[in-house]
Amino acid sequence: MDMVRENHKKAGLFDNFSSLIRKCIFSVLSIGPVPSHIAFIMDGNRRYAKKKNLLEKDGYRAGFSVLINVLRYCYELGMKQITVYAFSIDNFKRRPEEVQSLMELMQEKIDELIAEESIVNRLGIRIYFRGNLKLLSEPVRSSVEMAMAKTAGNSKAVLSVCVAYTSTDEIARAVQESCEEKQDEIREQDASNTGNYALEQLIGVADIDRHMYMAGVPDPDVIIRTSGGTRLSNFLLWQSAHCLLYSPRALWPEISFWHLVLAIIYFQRNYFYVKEKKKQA
Ligand SMILES: CC(C)=CCC/C(C)=C/CC/C(C)=C/COP(=O)(O)OP(=O)(O)O
Repeated sequence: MDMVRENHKKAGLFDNFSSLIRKCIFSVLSIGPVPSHIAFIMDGNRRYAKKKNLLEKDGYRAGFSVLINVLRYCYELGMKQITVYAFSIDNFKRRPEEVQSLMELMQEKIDELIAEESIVNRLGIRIYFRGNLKLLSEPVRSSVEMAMAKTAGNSKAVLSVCVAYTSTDEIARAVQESCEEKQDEIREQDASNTGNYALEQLIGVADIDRHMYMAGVPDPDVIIRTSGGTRLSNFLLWQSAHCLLYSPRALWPEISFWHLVLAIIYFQRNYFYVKEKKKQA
């Protein structure tokens, strides 16, 4: 018993020490610009499972634990928006057992996320699930809706979890809704026979923006794709016009505090160049 207590004490001391080191490093980093929104393509969970001789599901479990750590680090750094690509519409085409197992895990982890004592509630993080949520099975959809409702009072930062999401679906839907919204005006223009030119005047970028799943969220400053890939895989295409892509070679479950530090240094080195490009656009 004493041994267990001793180990707990040691773990607590180590946590406090790590947190102090993080604080020191973050205060140095905060002298420069820090991204206010980072998005993650959490690639490499299955490869990690294979590498470590684990079941696929355990690779995803390890990925979820890393997500919790990353969330804490981003929060400590003062980031207001964190977005993750958790499940794309294309992922529904994977083996049915894999889809089922990922969905079960997602449900289990959502329950953990919204528990009273969870990190999300302790830090005051609001969760949004963004995507074509009607593609989710009924139990998963109720879980994501409950998570959004239960964290609605949190206001320190926002975690956007993209599920049943692809950018092309997001854009197509937003254009469709923008047209529907302006249907009466479009009909009037058609009747007066002013044609496409008038349509362009009626629906602009701001209208489409308002109908995006990511509406109201400032565009990401950096997208981090783990496992060394440099593709966006249909993620935040509309929102990434002026965004940096950072691709560490580590698989998602291997991502540590130090990878985040390097990503921020990369952002700081490119900050003025990107800022200038944004100004020109
Ligand atoms: C509640 C919540 C937010 C849960 C998220 C859990 C989590 C880590 C999901 C990742 C999902 C996913 C399809 C990742 C891609 O890696 P991959 O599986 O395709 O791996 P690979 O690139 O090695 O094939």
